[in-house]
Amino acid sequence: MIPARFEYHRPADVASALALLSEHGDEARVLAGGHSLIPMMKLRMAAVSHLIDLQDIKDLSGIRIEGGRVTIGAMTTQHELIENAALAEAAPILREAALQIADPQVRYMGTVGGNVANGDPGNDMPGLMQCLGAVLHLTGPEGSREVAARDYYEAAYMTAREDDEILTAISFDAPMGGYAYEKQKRKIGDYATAACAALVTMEGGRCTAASIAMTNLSDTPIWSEEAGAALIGTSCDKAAVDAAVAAASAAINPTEDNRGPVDFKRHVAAVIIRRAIERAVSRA
Ligand SMILES: Cc1cc2nc3c(=O)[nH]c(=O)nc-3n(C[C@H](O)[C@H](O)[C@H](O)COP(=O)(O)OP(=O)(O)OC[C@H]3O[C@@H](n4cnc5c(N)ncnc54)[C@H](O)[C@@H]3O)c2cc1C
Repeated sequence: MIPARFEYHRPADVASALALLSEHGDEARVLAGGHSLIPMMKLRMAAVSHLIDLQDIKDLSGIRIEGGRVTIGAMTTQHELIENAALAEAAPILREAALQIADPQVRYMGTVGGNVANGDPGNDMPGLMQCLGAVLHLTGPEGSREVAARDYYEAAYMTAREDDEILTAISFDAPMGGYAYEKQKRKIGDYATAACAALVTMEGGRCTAASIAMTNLSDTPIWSEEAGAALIGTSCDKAAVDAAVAAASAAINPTEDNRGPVDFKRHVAAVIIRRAIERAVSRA
């Protein structure tokens, strides 16, 4: 399939991109790496008359780590996440998760911003950003605002971003303690059947902080406050991990599709959540 005819725009700065979005309204979409949008256009599941390519906007790229705060430009590719040594040191869970996205070809083009902005429940970065407590930086005609990743996702492909807003960056505090990103997929390059991000901090043998989020187990990513709470204050022994897995499992709502029936997905989810928590605890 080839996409329907469209006009291609390549602005040099955010202000020009916003002006094009305002001018063309519903007929326009921004283009990042194109690895979600172009396939949708080819399948005629997305009709876009004006594509606004963000790749010349230098302000949207790059990774900054200042005073323990990590800021990632929306146009930073998944490959750049993997290659950045300072990021691997400050927030190794990002590298671990990015290495499990698709394959090198997709990761060379696919951006963090496209992955997070889109609202595809199969994407790995949204759950990860919820686990990290990240903030999404949006800019539109009315100015800039921040939305917590935990408040951004409303339903599949429905988010708190207005159509005339651009995601410019994502920021979060460099996480402390142990981490793990676990993902079960049918084959290399596939989206998750179930995935889980876990962060666990231990002090003096007790868990002082924990954050658990899941991917592709509902129509949005799911951050389970209850799963984290089940670990906090415990030694993360078997009873506590059982309680955390039960709490996280209660928060998901998988549907049957070509990755399997609901019972299978629930079973896989429980295994993956447990693995993520146990590995995060072992690294804490
Ligand atoms: C074969 C294959 C396998 C894949 N497997 C996985 C996987 O396992 N896990 C995974 O997470 N992803 C996977 N992906 C998706 C891939 O990571 C995408 O590239 C990514 O999700 C979207 O990023 P992009 O830069 O390509 O965005 P694009 O396709 O360019 O854009 C996606 C959507 O987001 C919007 N958008 C993009 N950037 C912004 C912005 N800055 N502000 C506002 N809106 C914006 C666009 O308008 C569009 O609607 C796979 C893709 C392919 C082709």
